[in-house]
Amino acid sequence: STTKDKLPLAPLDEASLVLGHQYRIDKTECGVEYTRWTGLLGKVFRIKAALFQPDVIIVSDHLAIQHITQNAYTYSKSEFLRPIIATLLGRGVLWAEGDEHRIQRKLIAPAFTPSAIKAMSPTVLQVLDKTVQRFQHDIAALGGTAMLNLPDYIGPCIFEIVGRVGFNHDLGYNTTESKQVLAAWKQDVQLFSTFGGWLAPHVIGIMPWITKLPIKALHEDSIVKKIVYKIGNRMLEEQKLTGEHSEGTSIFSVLVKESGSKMDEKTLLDNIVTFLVVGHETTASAIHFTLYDLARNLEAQTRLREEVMDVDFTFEALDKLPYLDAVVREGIRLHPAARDTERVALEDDVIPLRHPITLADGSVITSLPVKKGDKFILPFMTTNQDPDVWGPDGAEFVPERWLDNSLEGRDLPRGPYTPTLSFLDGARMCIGWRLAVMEIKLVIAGLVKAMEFKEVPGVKVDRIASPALQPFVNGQPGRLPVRVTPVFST
Ligand code: HEM
Repeated sequence: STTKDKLPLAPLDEASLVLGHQYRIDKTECGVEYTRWTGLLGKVFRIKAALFQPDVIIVSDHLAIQHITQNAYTYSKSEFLRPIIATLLGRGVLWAEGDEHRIQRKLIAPAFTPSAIKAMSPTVLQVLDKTVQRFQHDIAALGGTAMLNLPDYIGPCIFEIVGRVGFNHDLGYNTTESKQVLAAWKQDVQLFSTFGGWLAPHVIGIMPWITKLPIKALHEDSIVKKIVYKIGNRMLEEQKLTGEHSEGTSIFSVLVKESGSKMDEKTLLDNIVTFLVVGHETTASAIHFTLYDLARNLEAQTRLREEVMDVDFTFEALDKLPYLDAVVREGIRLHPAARDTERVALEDDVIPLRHPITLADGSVITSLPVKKGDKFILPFMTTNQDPDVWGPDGAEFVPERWLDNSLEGRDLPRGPYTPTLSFLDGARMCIGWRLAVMEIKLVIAGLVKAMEFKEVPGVKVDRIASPALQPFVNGQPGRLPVRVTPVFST
């Protein structure tokens, strides 16, 4: 037997014969099972996979994670999701592997530099202003304090931002295109929360040829892809005729300008689809749950409001605020929108470990030999809250931890912006992290400045991955009710 077979195993009586441990993980509140088993078994253990596939190794040892993320082309995305990504989003940077990925990533990078992001901030502020007005209008109509469902406001706001910064196109909440796309997503999210939706990628992972069957749903382009292609093709025509889009600051313009003829038109459009979808759900999710934390921590909310009241409402000024920064870091740490990622070893290797592992035969290893084909899950939520790293309050919302020196000397994970795994690390780290952080900062600051948010007593909000982290109430996705009252500044 291999070393993998001797790794600690999640309790067998908690696995189903056919669905392994995996169904249970996905249907329980996000991260809970990984965290519980990590507490029980240590930072490296294995679980039973669905459909009789080989066991999967769960890794929250920081050195092992660093090794996997720094060797992004030896540990690639598994065949589990790639066909689905290709159908839903096309063959953009999220889908590409190896040299193809290297090339795309390099061509796209100029669209996400600090100066490119700064140039997008006025657009974010405009959309934010409209969103605050929508809130205020609805609150006034309901008589001064209202119970509102946050995702009804934040989802369309972020979608409009990404449409505008993506290609300067109005996908505002009352446009037909936006309604079509948001309705299609709602369906996808609901589908994903069904058993069939959960099973489909597992089946495709085992039998990739199934996507070649003449089944319409497997070939049909997603609605968002059709809409983006329509808008994008029109813009490409305009570009050929007038060259007008090479002047703008949108991601589309930057790509047209920077990549010239080096990225073909289809790949460029597939990337715009990717940005719209990946950039929308994740950022909205981070904002939902950070606002919800603030709604349950009024002291923190008041401190934040006082801080943002005093400054010019520009990205330059807001980006310098320490408490806003601490709140956003804490939200990103506690609510990784992509709750985990999966990787497969493309060759035999030895993974270094920070913490030794005791195997089933009693022997202790300080590095983990792995075989080509072994699969790994990096459970971001478990790592981001690990009490050994963050202290006993690791699962709680405490923005102050980023302000005092309490994190100094700790074995923190590595990542862009903030030492968590939420944006991953290495060559496949989130390419949109600067944009995400800018949006989250501005939207949280703008909403908290204008309104007070309070939780609704007695409502239990669950965090379920579907597939990004979604708020659920009583099994219903996209539900996060809060009480909202306007703030009148003196
Ligand atoms: C809070 C918000 C966000 C979070 C938590 C987040 C998280 C992540 C994570 C964990 C990955 C790695 C996925 C994997 O390899 O398994 C990723 C990749 C990616 N993200 Fe984000 N993301 C966010 C916002 C955005 C935004 C705003 C955009 C663009 C507009 C974006 C575009 C991408 C792309 C294109 C990739 C693929 C990169 C590659 O494979 O080279 N993300 N993101």
